[in-house]
Parts: sequence; structure tokens; C-alpha cells
Amino acid sequence: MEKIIVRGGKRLVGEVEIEGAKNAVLPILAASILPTSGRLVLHNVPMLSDVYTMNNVLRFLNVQVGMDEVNKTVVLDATNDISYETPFKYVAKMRASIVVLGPLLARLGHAKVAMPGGCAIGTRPIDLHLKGLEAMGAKISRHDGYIEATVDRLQGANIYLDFPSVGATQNIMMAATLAKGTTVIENVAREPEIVDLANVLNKMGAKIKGAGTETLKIEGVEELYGVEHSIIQDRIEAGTFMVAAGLTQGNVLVKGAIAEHNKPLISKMKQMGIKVQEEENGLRIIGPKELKPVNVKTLPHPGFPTDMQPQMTILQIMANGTSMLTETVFENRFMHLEELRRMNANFRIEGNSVVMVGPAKLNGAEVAATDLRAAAALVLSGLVAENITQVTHLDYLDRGYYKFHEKLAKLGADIKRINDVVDTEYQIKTPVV
Ligand SMILES: CC(=O)N[C@H]1[C@@H](OP(=O)(O)OP(=O)(O)OC[C@H]2O[C@@H](n3ccc(=O)[nH]c3=O)[C@H](O)[C@@H]2O)O[C@H](CO)[C@@H](O)[C@@H]1O
Ligand SMILES: C=C(OP(=O)(O)O)C(=O)O
Repeated sequence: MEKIIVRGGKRLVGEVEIEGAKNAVLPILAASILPTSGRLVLHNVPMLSDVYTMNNVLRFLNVQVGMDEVNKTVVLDATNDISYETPFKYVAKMRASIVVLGPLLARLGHAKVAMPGGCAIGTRPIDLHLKGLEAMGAKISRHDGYIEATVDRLQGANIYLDFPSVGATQNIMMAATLAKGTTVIENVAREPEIVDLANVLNKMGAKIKGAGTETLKIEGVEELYGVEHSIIQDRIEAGTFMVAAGLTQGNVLVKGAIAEHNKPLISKMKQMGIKVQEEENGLRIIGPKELKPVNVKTLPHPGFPTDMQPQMTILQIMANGTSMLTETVFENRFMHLEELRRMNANFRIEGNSVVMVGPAKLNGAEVAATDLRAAAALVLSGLVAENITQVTHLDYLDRGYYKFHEKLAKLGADIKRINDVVDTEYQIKTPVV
């Protein structure tokens, strides 16, 4: 099994490069379904397993996909006839495959996509995606684990989202680009990744106004065309390295980190006594000798991001005093903490909050990742634990972090990734008595 092995106690010092954002590139790859002329050329694409999965979904739909891994470029061509069906094997691997639903429906008037299930962090329904598409005239049926949607042509509509869902905003926004008439979506998600998607769609010829605010106004057009676009930096990867520096009394320049995208994280880190300095090409993080406790509540953007919650709890656990974290976006995102119990962390979970009394004296153990950010948080905890921490189930980590252990090692962490294919249990020799 593959493992990351960390020996704690090193200060992180130096510079780290941040990749393009996973959560921006996935819907933008799906947007390649929309243009009927020209190629979509994407730069600054992170070479993550989720990107390979989305590219395979698109290939299955008959989109031509070319990848230049060295230059982090992906070229997509959907000018041939494309197909309307996305099977379960892709959706099961990556929930974000559901964002092909809106573009397929807009382009073909027909989409059949396997119903995504929940995952380790929550139940994750898609009712808001479907309600929005129905309001635009789609007929939706569910059968054999699939959602099938059909329409002659989507019609502009007024849609109010009960919750500012990121995926629902993306699906409905992409669908509305080719609808007849104007669509107004209220209470939409305002994440930087939504703005990046709207920017690339507008370059393609769409007419979207209001990205980054609570209301989107989309005037449908007849056709879209291929363009060139560079993906924004990953604020969650940047935030993870910012936490790593703050945690280890480090001094790290997180290159490409955008302060505007990480305001709530920066505010909490400063309250904890961590220095965050804006420099020309990124953010410099200087960790203190002693972290102060702080209370945090996750919220949709511009609130504190749920995708930084597990990493934040490691800082809080190491702070001197009592901290609280309340998770309001997903109902089950404390799985990493159960693993941390085995490393001596002191906390109690009360409903959707966790109360942590620090500073913990973490002791290394073998711990298993349960989801992407849990994996990152467990590696972070290993950086400040005594002895050796081994983190398994790295498939989760690879969904969203490119060469995570190599980047940490370059900053001075005592860390390696191994594949101990030999299971020593089978080698125990029982003596003859
Ligand atoms: C690929 C990607 O960009 N993933 C991000 C996206 O996921 P995703 O787009 O799945 O997240 P949403 O914003 O849709 O979900 C947030 C909450 O709304 C609920 N909900 C959502 C849709 C719906 O139709 N009905 C409903 O009840 C979900 O169960 C969840 O509790 O935003 C999340 C919230 O910032 C992030 O954690 C994920 O990293
Ligand atoms: C939850 C996440 O991603 P996804 O929505 O793809 O599961 C994440 O990036 O932390």
C-alpha cells in the first residue's frame, strides 16, 4: 500500500509553487462541451487525478482531449457529434462529473448522467441542480440509477437557489448560456471558481453578468466558440501550505497565493498570531512560537471555506487554549479527527461543532485518509507530531494535491512517499514446536 511517512519537528522554510485550481478547472473542462466551433485551450491546468477522470468523461462523450503535462495545458475539441450519456463508473469516481449535465442539455437537449451518491463528508444531493434545469423547461426522469433530462430548447427562467450551491450554480449557468431568452439566478455561489467559469464562458461568447455577486443574469446566445484561458490559482492548495508554514514556526513564501481569495483564512491565521505578508508574487507566512486559540465557522464564500476546515482544525489543536470549529456546509466532515484521536489529540464533538483544547502533544501513528482534505490534514498533523506518522489511502490526496510530499520535502519537511507492496504479515515464520 502507498503511504506518506512523516517525522515531525521540522520548521518549513523556503518557497512553494501553487497549481491551478482543481475546483475551477473541473467545471471549465465540462464547459468544453458547449462550443460548436474552435478548440478550448486551457493553461495552468493542475495535473491531478480528478483532471484525468474528467478528461476521460469527456473522451467518452466524444470530445477530443489532448494533454501537454509538461506545460500544464489541455486542448479540447467538441466540434464533432457528441454523445449524451455519462456512465456510473466516472460519476462514482468523482462527483464533480455531474457538471456535464447542464452543458449536455444545453447543447444536445438530452443528457443522461449517473446519479452521484454521497461521500465521506456528506449526503450531497443534487435537487437544486435539477430544480433549476426544470425551471428552464427540462423534463427530468430518474431510472436505473440515472438522471435523464430532455428538452427541445432550454428557456430562460427566474431561479432562486435555496442554498448557494457551487455545483448547482455551475450547471444552471452553463445551461443558461445557450437557452432562449434571459435567465436570472438568485442566491448563487460566489466562489472565485464561479467567477473563473463565468470569465471563460464570456470569452466563448456567452453573456453572463454578476459573477461573484449573489445574482447572475445570463442572456442566452445561439452558439459558443473555443477560446484560450488560464486557470486561476488553487486557493485551497495555497491555504494548505499557509497552514503548514503557520503550524511549524515556518517562514514560507506561497507563490501565486491570492490574498483576496483567502480573506477569511488570513483573518483567522492573523488572530492566531501568524504573520501573513503580501509580497509581489505571493503570500509570506511566518509561524509564531505559540499559536493563539480561535473560533471558526465554515460558510459559503466569502465565508470560511469548508475545504480548509480539516487543515484549520490542526492549527487549532496545536493552539494554546480552547478553540471551536463549527461546520455548517457538510454534515459529516470531522472524520479526520477520529483518526487524530489515535495521535493523542484532545477534542470533543458536539453536533456540528468540535471543541479543541490545546496545545496537543501529538504522537505519530498510522492513520487513514477518508477524503481529500482529511488526507492533507493528517499529513499536516504529522509535521508537528512526535515520532513517525504514516498516512494511507493516498488516492484521496491525489485528487487535489500535486506532488504534495515533494513540495513539503523541498520546504524542509522530513517526509517521503513509499509503496510497501510487501505485506510483512505474510512473512511471519511460525516456529515448529
Ligand atoms: C468540485 C467542486 O467544486 N467541489 C466543491 C463544491 O462542491 P459541490 O458543488 O458539491 O458543493 P455544493 O456547494 O453544491 O454543496 C454545499 C451544500 O449544499 C448541499 N446541496 C448542494 C446541491 C444541491 O442540489 N442540494 C444540496 O442540498 C450539499 O449537500 C452541501 O451540504 O463546493 C463545495 C462547497 O464549497 C466544496 O466543498 C467542494 O470542494
Ligand atoms: C470536497 C472537495 O471536492 P469534491 O467536491 O470534488 O468532492 C474538496 O475539494 O475538498
